[in-house]
Amino acid sequence: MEEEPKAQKISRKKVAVLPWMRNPVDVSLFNKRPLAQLPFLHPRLEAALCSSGIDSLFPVQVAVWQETMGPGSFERDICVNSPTGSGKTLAYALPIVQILSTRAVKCLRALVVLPTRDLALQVRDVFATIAPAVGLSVGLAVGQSSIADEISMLIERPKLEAGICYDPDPESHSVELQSAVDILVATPGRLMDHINNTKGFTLEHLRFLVVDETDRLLRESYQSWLPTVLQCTSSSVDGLFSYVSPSLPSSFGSLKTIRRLGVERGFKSKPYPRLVKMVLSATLTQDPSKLAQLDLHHPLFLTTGKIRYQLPEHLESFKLICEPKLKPLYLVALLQSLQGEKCIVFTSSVESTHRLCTLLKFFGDLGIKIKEYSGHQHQTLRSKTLRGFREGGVQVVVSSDAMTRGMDVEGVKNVINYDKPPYIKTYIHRAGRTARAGNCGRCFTLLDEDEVKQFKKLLKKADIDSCPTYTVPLDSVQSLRSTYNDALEKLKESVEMETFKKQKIGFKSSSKRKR
Ligand SMILES: Nc1ncnc2c1ncn2[C@@H]1O[C@H](COP(=O)(O)OP(=O)(O)OP(=O)(O)O)[C@@H](O)[C@H]1O
Repeated sequence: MEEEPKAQKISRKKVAVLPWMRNPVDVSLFNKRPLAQLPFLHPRLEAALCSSGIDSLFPVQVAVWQETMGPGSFERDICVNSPTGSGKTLAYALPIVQILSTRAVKCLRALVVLPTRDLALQVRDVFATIAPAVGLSVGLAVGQSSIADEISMLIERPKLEAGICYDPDPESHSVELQSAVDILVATPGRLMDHINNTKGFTLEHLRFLVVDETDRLLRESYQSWLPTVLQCTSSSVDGLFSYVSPSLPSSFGSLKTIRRLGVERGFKSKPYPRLVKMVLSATLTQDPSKLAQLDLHHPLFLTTGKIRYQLPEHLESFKLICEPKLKPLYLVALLQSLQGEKCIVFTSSVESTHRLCTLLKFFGDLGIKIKEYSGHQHQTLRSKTLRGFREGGVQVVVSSDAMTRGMDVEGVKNVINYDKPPYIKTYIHRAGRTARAGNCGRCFTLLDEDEVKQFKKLLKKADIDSCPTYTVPLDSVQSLRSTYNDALEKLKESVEMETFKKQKIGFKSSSKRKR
C-alpha cells in the first residue's frame, strides 16, 4: 500500500496568519484511495458506502481519515480548507460515524451546524447513508416541521410499563428523558430553540462539533449560538461553575449539566472524551479574531495546494461582455446555446432574482423550464424547486445567494453570474456549484465593458489569470429584441400588479390591527 505523507509541510509566503496555519497538511499530496485500502474502516461502513456508489475516498477524505484514525485519534481539532465539491461532508461524516460506532448507550454525541436548512438536509442525507449501518441514528433540527414534532424525533420518552405511569410534569425529575439521536444536524436558530426550551435536550455528552461553512457561520452570530454551545460543552474543572454566563436566559438553568470527568457511559473504562471540533470551508477565514471564537484545541490545518482560494480542477471560467441594457437578451441567447443543460443563474439580490425570473418567463416558450429560488420564498416552494432541479424537470434555476454555498445538485454543468460577484469568496462558492466531485463545469460571468478590469482584479485573488471571452451569436441576440420589448412591457405590468397586491394586503392587515 502506498504511504501518504502524514503532515507534509508547504512553504508559504509570510502572511499574517496564525502560527498553526503556517505549516498545513497539503491535501493535494494525497491520492484517491479505494475503500478496501483504508485502514481501520468498519466493514459495515465500507458496505454502506459501496451500496451508495462510493468505492474510493477523495483526497481530502483520505487526508482527514489518515490524520484522525488510529492511535491518538482526534487529539487535535481539525480545520479543513479545500475546494468546493471536493467531498468535505464525507471527510468529516465518515470518521465521526466510525468513532461513534463503538458507543454502547445512545446520547447526543455529534452536532453538525450549517447555515441554512437546505444545506442541513443535504448533510443529514450523507450521514443517513452510513450511520444506520453501525446502529447510529441521525436527527435534524432545522425548523422544517413543528417544534413539537421535532422534539418527539429528538427526545425519547421512557416507555410505559403496564400499571406504571410517569408524571407528565416537565419539571418533574422522576422522568429521565434521553436523546433519540446520536448525531444531530442543525441550523443555529433551531438549535438555540432546543438548547433553551427542550427538556431533555443536552449537549453534555457531545464528543464532536462540526462547524461546516465556517466562515459564513462565524460572520453571523445567530443568537450567540457558538458561545452557548461551547459553554454547554465546557469540560474544564476550573470552569465548572463559571461557564454559565449571567447573560444566558433563565431556562439555560436546565443545561447546567457538567461534562463528567472520568468514566463515561458508553465508553467503558475510558476517560471522558474531549470535545473535538471540526471546521470546514472552501474559503476558510484566516482572521485570528474570527477563528478565536472557535476556541480550537491544538488545531491541525489541512488545505489544498499553496493558493488560498482554490477552484475545482475541471472548472473553466468565461466572461461574456454585453451592453448593460441588453443583458437579459444575452442571458437568453446564452441559455439557448447551452441547449437545456442544467444551469444556475446568480443575481445580486432576491428582488433581482424575482424580476429576472419573471422576465424570462415572458419570453415565451424557450424550451427550458426555469424556476426561481431565493430566501424570500417559502421553504416548501424552495424545496419543490430543488427537487425538480435535482430530478431534471427544471433545467435552469435563477437564484440569489441562497444557493451560493454548499448546495450539491448532480449534473449542474454551468453557473452563470448574471450579476458580477462582489467578492472572490462569492465567485468561488457560486462557481463551485458546478465541476463538483471531479466533474467538468463552466462558469460564465456577464459583464459590461466597465466591469472587465475590476473582474480581472477579483479573479487574480484566486490566482486565476485566464478567463477567456465567450461569445453568443449576435444574430440570436438581435432576433430576440422584439420578444424582449414585449417581455419588458409584461414585466412592468406584473410588477405594478404585485405592488398593488402587497399594498392591499398591507392595508387589510393594518386596518385589522386598528380594529
Ligand atoms: N468518495 C466519493 N466518491 C464519489 N463521490 C463522492 C465522494 N465523496 C463525495 N462525493 C460526492 O461529491 C459531491 C461533493 O461533495 P460535498 O458536497 O461533500 O463537497 P464539499 O467539499 O462539501 O463542497 P462545498 O464546499 O461546495 O460545500 C457530492 O455529490 C458527493 O456525493
